[in-house]
Amino acid sequence: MNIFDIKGPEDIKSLDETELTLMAEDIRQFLILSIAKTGGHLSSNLGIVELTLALHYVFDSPQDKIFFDVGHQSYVHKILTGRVNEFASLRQYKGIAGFQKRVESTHDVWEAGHSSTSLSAALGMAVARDLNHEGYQVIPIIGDAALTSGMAMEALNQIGSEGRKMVIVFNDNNMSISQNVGAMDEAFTRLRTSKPYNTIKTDLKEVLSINKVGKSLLEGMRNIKNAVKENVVDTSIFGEFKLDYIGPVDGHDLHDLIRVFKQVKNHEGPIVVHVITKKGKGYPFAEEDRSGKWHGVSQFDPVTGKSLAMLPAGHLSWSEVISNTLVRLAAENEDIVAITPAMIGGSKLQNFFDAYPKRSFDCGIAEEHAMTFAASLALNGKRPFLSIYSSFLQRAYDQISHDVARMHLPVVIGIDRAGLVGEDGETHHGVFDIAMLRPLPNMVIAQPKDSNEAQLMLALAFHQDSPFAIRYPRGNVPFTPINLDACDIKIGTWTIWESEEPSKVIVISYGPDVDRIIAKAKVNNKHITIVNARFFKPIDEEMLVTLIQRKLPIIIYETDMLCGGLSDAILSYCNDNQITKQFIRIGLEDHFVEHGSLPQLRKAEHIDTNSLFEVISQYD
Ligand SMILES: Cc1ncc(C[n+]2csc(CCOP(=O)(O)OP(=O)(O)O)c2C)c(N)n1
Ligand SMILES: CC(=O)[C@@H](O)[C@H](O)COP(=O)(O)O
Ligand SMILES: [Mg+2]
Repeated sequence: MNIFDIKGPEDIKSLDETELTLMAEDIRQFLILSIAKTGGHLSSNLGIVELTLALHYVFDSPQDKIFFDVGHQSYVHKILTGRVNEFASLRQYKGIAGFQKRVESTHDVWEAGHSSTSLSAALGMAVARDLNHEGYQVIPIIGDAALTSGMAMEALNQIGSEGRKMVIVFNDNNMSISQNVGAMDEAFTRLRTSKPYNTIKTDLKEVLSINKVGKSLLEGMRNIKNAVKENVVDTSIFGEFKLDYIGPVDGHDLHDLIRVFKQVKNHEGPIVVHVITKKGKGYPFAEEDRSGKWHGVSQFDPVTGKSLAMLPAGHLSWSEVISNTLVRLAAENEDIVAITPAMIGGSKLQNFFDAYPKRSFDCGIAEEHAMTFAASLALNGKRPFLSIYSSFLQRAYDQISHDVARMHLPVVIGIDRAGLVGEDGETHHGVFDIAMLRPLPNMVIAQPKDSNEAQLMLALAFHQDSPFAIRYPRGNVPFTPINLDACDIKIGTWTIWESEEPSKVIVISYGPDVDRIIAKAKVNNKHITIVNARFFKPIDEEMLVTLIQRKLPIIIYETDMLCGGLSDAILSYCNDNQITKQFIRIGLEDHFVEHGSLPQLRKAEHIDTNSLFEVISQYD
């Protein structure tokens, strides 16, 4: 059968194991060629081909609920549920999403993008099922990194005590985006490799054949347990949570996978099926990678493995500008330490980790913990830099409020991927952090307009004593290292650019848009004043009052949520100081923004510079 003929999971149910194996190979080749054209999450999907095939072969989606933690590895599921012909549009504007989406298919029974929600979701489904006297199966698939996160642990805790029927598929590829970290990961490694489990691996086949003559799988396991030794079936951490466990199972052996899933179908209560897979399976570049380079990719040449993304000469990513500067500052200040919650690659912190291994901490997917850990380091005399993606910062809101801001601790928070991020879409746009952080007392919140300002702001952040959030977007920026001692930025000050002719309009904006607007104003000979509102908190009240006194129209141009953003700060100030002024506000309205390229999304949301200049044209 051709993969382009798959309309739904029923189409693969008639295949025999040989045909399924051929299908797995076709899917792999398809994934490589298709993702090479569109970009996307390659290696996790290559690793989960047989596992997804086996699940859809044995269970009956959508009645049975098969869903993936994070969702970045749901491409095979999309292929098997009738979306193969839509892959040319993967992650593109109005195309299929890179994660599960309920509007796309009835087979997408849960949506995510952030890690470690699947087990809580599974319990919700199982409880609702039981309360409704229904009989479907609940099958969350969770990776070894996602499973170490606090949220997953909280869910396991309740799943164990509730004892509801579900099959938790533990997809263990011994990798997070890059290498997995932490004590729990070490426990997984023991579980994966220890002799007893190798024994079980062999015994599993016996168990399955025992079952063929009528005994249940678990009965078989219990027999082994009794026959060998109590500790042979060491259910390890899962046993502590009162979960049954079976594994490890070879995640690329369709035969074993199918037999195990057929067995656990009839199991009462929650059971973990531990499946060992290889991230990047079948594509040597991705298989060998331990750095995370092949986790999420932009377009590449499938033959050479070379990325087709071009970094313009003299540019660096914003993340690199920050991390390079951090390395320089840390050379002068031994108290600086760096923390990442599992995003060492994306945050470009490898150079810091190499330069200062003892001052570098990867906490795993644990944003809440990372923030409180940083707070305590600061309280105890260190100068922590916590790099965190804007959308993942949402996980650490209580900690930044309760621990960092309330105790007024000098944690420097690098908010990476601030603003719209593009193809990852709704779950990943970093558009809420300004609104989240502004109400918190003691916070300084800033965004540089260019890499010079970024370097100076970071230096400033370590020379003051408040919690300091510095936000910067995904993407690249021209970069030259500058003298960090020459920092003349004062907290709460904005800067101003004036056209040569007297201005007819004032635009207040921030971030890299400031220079884009200046460039466009010059080209179009617009007579405007452009303000770089580089601090959201505190705002530059003095400059604001002066601007208002000029009696010109003022446009506040934001590229994040309007609600709670810069214009809200300005309006509140005016209201509280009896200043009457009507502003024109541009920014994101009250909805979640879909996925697509940045230019497309900015245009669709009317926050591109063309939209701004259409408004400017009404006043000049
Ligand atoms: C809350 C949160 N933090 C960080 C991430 C970024 N992230 C996406 S996938 C991933 C690694 C997931 O590893 P694992 O669960 O083992 O799945 P694998 O990719 O290995 O299949 C991380 C850290 C995220 N999606 N959500
Ligand atoms: C699924 C996930 O959360 C990450 O893989 C994310 O897609 C990374 O985004 P960047 O590509 O911006 O690092
Ligand atoms: Mg993994």
